[in-house]
Amino acid sequence: MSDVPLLKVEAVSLAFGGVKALTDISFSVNSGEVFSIIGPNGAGKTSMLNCISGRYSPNQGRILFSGQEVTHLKPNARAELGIGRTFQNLALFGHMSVLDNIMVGRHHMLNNNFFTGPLYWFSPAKREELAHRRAVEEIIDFLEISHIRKAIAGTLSYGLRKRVELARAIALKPDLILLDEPMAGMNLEEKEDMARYIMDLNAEFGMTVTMIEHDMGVVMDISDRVMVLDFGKKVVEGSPEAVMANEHVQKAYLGEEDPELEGTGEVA
Ligand SMILES: Nc1ncnc2c1ncn2[C@@H]1O[C@H](COP(=O)(O)OP(=O)(O)OP(=O)(O)O)[C@@H](O)[C@H]1O
Repeated sequence: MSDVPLLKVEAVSLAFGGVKALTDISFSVNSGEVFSIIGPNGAGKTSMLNCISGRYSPNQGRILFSGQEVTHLKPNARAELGIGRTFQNLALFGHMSVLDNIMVGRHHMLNNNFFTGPLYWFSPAKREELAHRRAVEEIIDFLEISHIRKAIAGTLSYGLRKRVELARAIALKPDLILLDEPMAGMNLEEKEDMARYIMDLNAEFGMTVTMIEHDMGVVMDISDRVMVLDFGKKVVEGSPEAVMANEHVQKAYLGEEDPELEGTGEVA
């Protein structure tokens, strides 16, 4: 098992009409890694994540998860196999509590129907729900959001909402978690917290992380390996140091691009 990468992307290409979003992309992510995908706007990062999560189906190539081909499986089927994700733009239920938002993440794992009738309170369904609640409480503790567990999600600061979104995604206990700009729009302190949670995801829950992030400082600090995309093509892949030393990366990131590289992530 150990020599099979958790995720293997083989020669994936994706086009939207005439636009080549991805051209012949191959890479692997090993169990326990934090693997980051970086690149300028429109480079194909989100398209790549969407091909892995099942939102998009590549025109060419294969995607394997734990050695099993998942290229054409629907997102739900991939979630059940252990691929979880968060989105670039927040996707919480604003009118629901933090606790309920996270419970929703685990809902599909419930075997029993909550409304199985008058026997509910004495039934396996009740016991099952209690077990789910315990798992959710564990995640709430891990992400240090106990104090807001009853709060309505829509009333929270942006940074806290991003943390709740992460909680909901990890509530499914995925083996691989795909994070789309987890720190977009955060202040420095929020970013530091989020970086710590991402690093601990593996230690505490054994999760492997694949993320898109624009903040180069964070990417270089917490990634085991980094892949750079530009115009849908792979430019370089390697350790943070090797990637930073790459000439193309230096030009793209230290040249004409935004020198701060603090992506707002607030794409419509
Ligand atoms: N659903 C879609 N329909 C048409 N074109 C799309 C679609 N999704 C992405 N594209 C195009 O594919 C290319 C890659 O886009 P993608 O969103 O993957 O890049 P990105 O690196 O994630 O960019 P950003 O950093 O701005 O989020 C772009 O030219 C984009 O316009």
